Amino acid sequence: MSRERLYLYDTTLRDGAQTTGVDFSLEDKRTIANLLDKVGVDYVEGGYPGANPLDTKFFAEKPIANAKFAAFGMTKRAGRSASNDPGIAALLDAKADAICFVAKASEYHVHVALETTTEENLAGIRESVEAARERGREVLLDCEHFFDGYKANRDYALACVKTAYESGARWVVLCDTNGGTMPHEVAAIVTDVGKIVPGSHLGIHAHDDCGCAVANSLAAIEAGARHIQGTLNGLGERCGNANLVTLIGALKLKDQYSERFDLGVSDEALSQLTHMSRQVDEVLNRQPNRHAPFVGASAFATKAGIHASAVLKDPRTYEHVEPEAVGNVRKVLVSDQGGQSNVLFELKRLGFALEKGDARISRVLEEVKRKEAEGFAFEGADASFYVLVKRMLGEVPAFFQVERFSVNVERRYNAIGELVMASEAIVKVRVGDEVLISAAEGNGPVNALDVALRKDLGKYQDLIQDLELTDYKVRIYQGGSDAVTRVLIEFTDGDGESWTTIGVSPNIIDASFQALTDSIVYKLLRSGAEL
Ligand SMILES: CC(=O)SCCNC(=O)CCNC(=O)[C@H](O)C(C)(C)COP(=O)(O)OP(=O)(O)OC[C@H]1O[C@@H](n2cnc3c(N)ncnc32)[C@H](O)[C@@H]1OP(=O)(O)O
Ligand SMILES: CC(=O)C(=O)O
Repeated sequence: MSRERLYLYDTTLRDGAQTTGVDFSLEDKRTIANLLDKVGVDYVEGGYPGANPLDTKFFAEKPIANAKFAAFGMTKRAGRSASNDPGIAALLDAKADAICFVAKASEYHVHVALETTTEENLAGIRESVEAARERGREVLLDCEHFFDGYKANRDYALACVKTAYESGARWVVLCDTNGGTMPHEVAAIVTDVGKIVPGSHLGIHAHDDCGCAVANSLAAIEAGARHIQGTLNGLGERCGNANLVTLIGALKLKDQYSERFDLGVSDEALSQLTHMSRQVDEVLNRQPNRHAPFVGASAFATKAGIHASAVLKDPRTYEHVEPEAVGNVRKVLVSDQGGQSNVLFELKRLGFALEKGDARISRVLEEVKRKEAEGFAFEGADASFYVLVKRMLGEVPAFFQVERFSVNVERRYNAIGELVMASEAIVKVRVGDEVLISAAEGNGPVNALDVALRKDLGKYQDLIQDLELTDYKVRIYQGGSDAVTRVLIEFTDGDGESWTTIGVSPNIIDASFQALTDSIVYKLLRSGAEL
């Protein structure tokens, strides 16, 4: 059976730039455009030339090799010609292969937002599309508020679509701008539009205000649309746009789509999907969404004991696709929700040679449940779990013993009235027969303690020299009757390995101390250090 082509249009660098808290630099835009180009989307919308200097600059030259580079902007303003509209001039000057115009497709918006007539709006669509076509650009027309406009005045919404198509737009894109349309409505309306514009020229642009953007995009495809607009990780105005990462996963891996449609995304690129999604978060300095479909850290994580038991027998029992297909990994978490199967999976992953039925597995499980009742949470602290198991197996040498530590925090005004904050720590540690005392200052008490602790560990110093504390999280945990502080600390080393440890105590410094020492012990164990 021959397959039809579906075209992906990414608007991360334009609608994604409208996300609260997102502010791309030129370099960020270049990086993301290249990620998209590698993945194989068909169009990369770079921004809105003319709207701000950065976007105008980004369109000074084409930054990508394969995908079409699209410039976004509004149709000509009411009361002037396209040739006399600076906005249109900026779009035509942009080094873009395609121009995507946004035009109102709702009578209400024409009257209220544009304060013009329906005829003038249709003329704006026609003249803008023709002007860009005359300059040799491929033209797309985003019909803003199309679905709401259609429900209020079908004839006018369709007149906008028809005008765009007949003026030469390659794609007429139906936008659910306010994100309030339901999938069954999208299906019915796109089917109706298909009677005047063939699906091979119809696109969908869905917002996620009802959590339906991906479902609405799929409904539009079912109804005939062959062009899908969306963003990486679902960035976008308000609640975001249709998440292209999710759509790529579904379209490539679900038979009902992959058997009928081709995408520009290869299987090889699909296997980089997780990496790409996280790189975008890295560029934006955002925490990746653990629960994102396909690519989230929890997308293939099993916590419940009953599930883990089945996953160990056959992962398909609780996985709808294989994690490797999208470059993700399977995880079985150890926690108070788990059974022996969770522990066994994690022990194997960490390199312990324990087999099912070994009594030590149930002892580890009991200890995990006891400690979790105190406030520990091992699912996010695999290095502490490793150290715990090693201790229970009697495989942790007494590398060092902290005999005493003290931390001092001072807040005062100096002689010229400036506020001075100072933190100092002193640590007395025994390494074999040697007693070492180290003092350090830090930008806070935990930093001072960390520096003092790692300043001199005698014969182990070389092995911990390359440690770097990269993340510190603290949370108050309301256990039984008392609140305790839970601290999670992430370290990395010179080999690029990173790990997380946990400490729990009513005292934040003591909780931090536990997590810090677990990290050092973990590093020494992994380095094969001996007494
Ligand atoms: C649904 C979407 O996401 S559409 C994308 C929206 N994206 C953005 O707005 C981001 C970039 N925008 C901007 O930087 C600015 O809005 C600019 C540079 C485009 C325009 O700035 P300004 O000239 O100061 O206008 P302002 O933003 O206040 O208002 C928009 C104007 O465009 C008009 N307009 C809006 N949409 C359209 C359209 N599709 N076609 C023609 N005119 C339009 C409005 O009626 C309004 O006109 P008015 O000033 O006569 O009332
Ligand atoms: C064009 C666009 O971003 C919208 O209508 O939502």
